[in-house]
Amino acid sequence: ALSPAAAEEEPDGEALVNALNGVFGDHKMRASHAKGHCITGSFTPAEEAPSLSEAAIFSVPSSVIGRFSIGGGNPKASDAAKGARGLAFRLTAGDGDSADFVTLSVPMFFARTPAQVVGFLEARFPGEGGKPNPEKIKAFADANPETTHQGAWIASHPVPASYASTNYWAIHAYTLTNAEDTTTTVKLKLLPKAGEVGLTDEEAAAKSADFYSEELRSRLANAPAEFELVAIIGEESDPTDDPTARWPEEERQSVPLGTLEIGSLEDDATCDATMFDPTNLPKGIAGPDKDQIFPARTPAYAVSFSKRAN
Ligand code: HEM
Repeated sequence: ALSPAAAEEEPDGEALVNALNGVFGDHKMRASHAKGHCITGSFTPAEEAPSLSEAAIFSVPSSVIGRFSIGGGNPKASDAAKGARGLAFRLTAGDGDSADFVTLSVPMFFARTPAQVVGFLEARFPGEGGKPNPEKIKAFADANPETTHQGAWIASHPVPASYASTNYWAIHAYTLTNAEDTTTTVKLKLLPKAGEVGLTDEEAAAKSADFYSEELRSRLANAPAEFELVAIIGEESDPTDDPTARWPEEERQSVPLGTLEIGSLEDDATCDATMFDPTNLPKGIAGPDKDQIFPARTPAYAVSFSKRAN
């Protein structure tokens, strides 16, 4: 018989991937962020970075492979539609230390727990006529108000004009540890050197579904796309267990950690051969202890990776 504890167990990687497939279909591609572009580049740490973290990635230059993507499991999603963009990247430092960051163009996630991820997605499963039932979506939102923050943020912000003209957030709280064993709780944010550039609704409506491809190709032919990685320093009142909750980052100190320079497009096969894993972090940087989403990601990514043909 099921013990009460087992009945309350959080969904595993398989259940999370099944819920994504239930909304987007099973395309034998990434169950989320199916559409994207592989890129390569470099990361140069800022002078201040070693004062926060002893990780080699924050003291010596790294090579980078990464991938820009459109959130969701639809491989034909339009680049001109509102939604989260992704930037995943792996830094490999001279000594072989590596770190993966898997970030979104939004400052919060849509769920606080894996069960909410499944509930949010199940409420959006296509029903009669292939469309989700708006009443189910509303009932879930009413019962789980924190799952509405991300959608509200997306609706009130423009579609980025380019993958290179938007901020990206790692969302979870991280702990940085320096060589003196001093720890600092931070959120990580990437700011585009090109500035934030968004499209008006009219401009977005005039764009083709794949306009980011050509935009990225011509941009990188001229110059690298650069981002500054900053650590936003947490204060006592800032939650570290809830990825749906923002910190008041405008009121927080931030410390530059380095410059991510994306130099060229890379064969997609290079990214498809691997899986960006947010828990792949070296000594000197760690993910949150009590955030339930952070540890749920790796098993879901592993299931998706094992099932995809690309
Ligand atoms: C429990 C919550 C989550 C689930 C179930 C989930 C699920 C997935 C899955 C199945 C993939 C495809 C992995 C692969 O096949 O390699 C993926 C990719 C991705 N996820 Fe998540 N995710 C979650 C949370 C997050 C969060 C919090 C962020 C951002 C902070 C995020 C950002 C991304 C990005 C950027 C990619 C694309 C990686 C690539 O380009 O290869 N996800 N996610």
